[in-house]
Amino acid sequence: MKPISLTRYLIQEQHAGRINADLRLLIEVVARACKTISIAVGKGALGGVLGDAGTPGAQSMNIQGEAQKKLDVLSNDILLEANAWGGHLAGLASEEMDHSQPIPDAFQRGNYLLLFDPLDGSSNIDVNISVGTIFSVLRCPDGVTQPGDEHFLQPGTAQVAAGYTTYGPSTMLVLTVGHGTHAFTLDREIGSFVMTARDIRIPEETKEFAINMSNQRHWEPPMQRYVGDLLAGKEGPRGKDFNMRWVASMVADVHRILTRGGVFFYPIDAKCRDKGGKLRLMYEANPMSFIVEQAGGAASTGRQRMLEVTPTGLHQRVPVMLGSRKEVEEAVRYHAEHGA
Ligand SMILES: O=P(O)(O)OC[C@H]1O[C@](O)(COP(=O)(O)O)[C@@H](O)[C@@H]1O
Ligand SMILES: [Mg+2]
Ligand SMILES: [Mg+2]
Repeated sequence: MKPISLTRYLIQEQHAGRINADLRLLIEVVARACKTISIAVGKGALGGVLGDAGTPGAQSMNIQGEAQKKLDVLSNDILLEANAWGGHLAGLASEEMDHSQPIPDAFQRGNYLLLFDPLDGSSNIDVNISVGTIFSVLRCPDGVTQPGDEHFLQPGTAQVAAGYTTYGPSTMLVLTVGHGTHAFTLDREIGSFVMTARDIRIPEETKEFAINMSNQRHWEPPMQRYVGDLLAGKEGPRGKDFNMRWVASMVADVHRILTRGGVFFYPIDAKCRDKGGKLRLMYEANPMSFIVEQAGGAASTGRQRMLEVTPTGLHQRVPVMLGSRKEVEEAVRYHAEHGA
């Protein structure tokens, strides 16, 4: 069968009554913005887009206190410009912006809220390793015309769509509208995303894990014990050898897991305990958890299903474990046994 384009897939979903025209057009706008980001990322040093934002000695920082890269700022601007005129949106929020932005009165407002991590894996930009964009779509609560930060604080179960793009050897868009997870590859000559994997299923079991091992000594006891048992391999309690991978771009690590299975962890540790974790609930953990669950995987904080966490802040951070269902359950069991 001839592969179908993203546009055709979305029209089919609309005809099947699974999305409406507004959500279809919103996803198309985000996908188009991601193509523009992909072009900027692809130019690399030739486009003058590498390196830090700001000036030497006055580096630009985001709300999270993290140094911004030029591409963080550029990608944010591209997504803002594509979406900020409204149409299908009531407001948007970004990892790189202090507060959400309602669509101004002068423009036509829609019923959706868009959240994004414009460029994920920033530390990899300058070394030419895959980075990506992550996004999440929520409904604007009924009767709200000027959404504020508080209207974005909905649990992950309320998401109506989520996706990510990965700017790697090829540019891919992985998307769910709540009916399976599908992958599209950008055909650079034609300029459109073409479906290359329908209904992705993450293997339930795995022998591969992803974690930043340099934080090991800072982890909590259940995580120490769990990873210790993975490392013990065949001779240990798990009775099998595990392989390890860590790209340090969540999009790339999650993409590998969607492709061949595995588990991804960014646990809480002594360095990030006061912040609640490293990764952001609204821009990273929730959209990725929706995508992973729709592919048959699982996602948890270690103590709770990720998608059921009640958000308390736009930039809230959480511990993250997601991927092959049985392995996530195993890690959660270690936490439960510890009485966490
Ligand atoms: O450098 P570390 O501590 O291993 O963290 C890597 C993690 O941080 C992130 O880069 C955070 O995302 P941003 O680049 O959007 O801030 C994740 O993509 C990745 O999984
Ligand atoms: Mg990120
Ligand atoms: Mg980012």
